[in-house]
Amino acid sequence: MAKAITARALRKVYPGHPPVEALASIDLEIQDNEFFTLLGPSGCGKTTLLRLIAGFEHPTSGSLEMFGESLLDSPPYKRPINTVFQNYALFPHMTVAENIGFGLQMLGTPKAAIRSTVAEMMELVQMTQMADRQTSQISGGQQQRVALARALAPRPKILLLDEPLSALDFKLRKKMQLELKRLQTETGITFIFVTHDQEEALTMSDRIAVMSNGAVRQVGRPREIYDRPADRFVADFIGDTNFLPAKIIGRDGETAQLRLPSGKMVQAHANEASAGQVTLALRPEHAQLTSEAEGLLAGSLRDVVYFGTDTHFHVGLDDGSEFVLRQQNGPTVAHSYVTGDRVGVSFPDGAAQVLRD
Ligand SMILES: Nc1ncnc2c1ncn2[C@@H]1O[C@H](COP(=O)(O)OP(=O)(O)OP(=O)(O)O)[C@@H](O)[C@H]1O
Repeated sequence: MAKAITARALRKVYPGHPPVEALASIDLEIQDNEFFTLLGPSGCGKTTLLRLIAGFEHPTSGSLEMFGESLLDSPPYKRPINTVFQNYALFPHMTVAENIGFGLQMLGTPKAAIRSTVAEMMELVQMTQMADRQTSQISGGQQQRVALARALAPRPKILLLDEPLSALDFKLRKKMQLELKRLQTETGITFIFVTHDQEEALTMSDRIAVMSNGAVRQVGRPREIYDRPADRFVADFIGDTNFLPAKIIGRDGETAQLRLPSGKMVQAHANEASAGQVTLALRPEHAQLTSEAEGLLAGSLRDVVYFGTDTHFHVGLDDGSEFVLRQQNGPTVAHSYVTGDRVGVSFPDGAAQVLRD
C-alpha cells in the first residue's frame, strides 16, 4: 500500500544573505488515514514542510510523493490537499453555510451536490443550527469548526493543519483537540498537524515527528516518543526528564545492564549499539522517593512543591546534580520526608532509556 506522503532527502533552502536551510534533508513516511503531527520549536521547519506538501513552496532538492506519485510537478490547486490555517481565513460577510460551500463552488460543483455536502459537513462539525449566521458573528471555537468544515468539504485526501488551535483559550482548545481527533477518525482523511505544543501532539496523534533545526529527530507513537526518547533533544523537548550518567557493562538485545555512579546496577532500554559511558533519561513520575539505603541514588531533599494533582520532590544528588520526582496525590497518599532529609531515589528496571548521543 502506497504511503499518503513519502519524502526522501527533502531539502529546502530559502535564498538570501545568508541563505536559510529550513529543511536539511528529510526522510519521512506518513501512512494513509493517519493523524500525523509535526512537533518542534519555533523555526525548526514545520511550516516549511507543510508548504512543500501543499505546493506553496518548491523544494531545493529531494523527492516528495503522494500515494506513490511525485507531487513536484503538480500545482497546489491540482493537489487533493487542503489546508486549515491558524487564523482560519474565513470570509466574514458570508454565512457559515456559504463559507463551507465556497471551495466546492470554486470547483464548479453542481448546486444540489454543494447543498448536500454543506449540510453533511455542518452536521459533522455540529454547526447546523448556525447555518445562516455570518462568520463575524460566531465565537472563535465556532469559526474554527467552520474553517475545518470548509477544508473538509471538497473531500481532500490529505488535510494540513497549521497550528489551528493556537488562537483558542485553554478550555476550548482541549475540547477542539478531541473534536479534531474525532473528525479525523470519522472522515478517514490523513491529517498532518503542526504544533509546537507537546501535550497537544501527545493527546491527538497516531504518530509524531519531532523536529529541530530542519531535521527529523525521531518518529514514533506518542508513548514511544515519551517513554523512549531517542536523544537528548527529544527527551528535553517533550515533558520533564532527568539525565543520569551511567556505564553500560552488559547487554541482552535492547536491554542494557548499567552501573550508576553510586555503584548500584540497573537495567534500561537501549535502542542502538551504544556502549561505555552513556546518558540515561528518566521521567519524574517513573521514580520513587525511598530511604537512603533503599535508593539507587542518594541525596538530600531540597524542595517539596505541591501542585494539586501531584507533588514534585527536588533531590540534590550527592554528585551535585538535581533530580526531580513526581508523585500523584490522592486522599490516602502521604509521604514522610521533609526538606533537608537524606533520601534515596529508586526506579524499576526498564524505566530508564539510554540516549543516542
Ligand atoms: N520565506 C522565507 N524566507 C526566508 N526564510 C524563511 C522563510 N520562511 C521561513 N524561513 C526560515 O526558515 C526556518 C524554518 O521556518 P518555518 O516557518 O518552517 O518554521 P516553523 O517550525 O514552522 O516555525 P513556527 O513554529 O515559528 O511557525 C526559520 O529559520 C525561518 O526563519
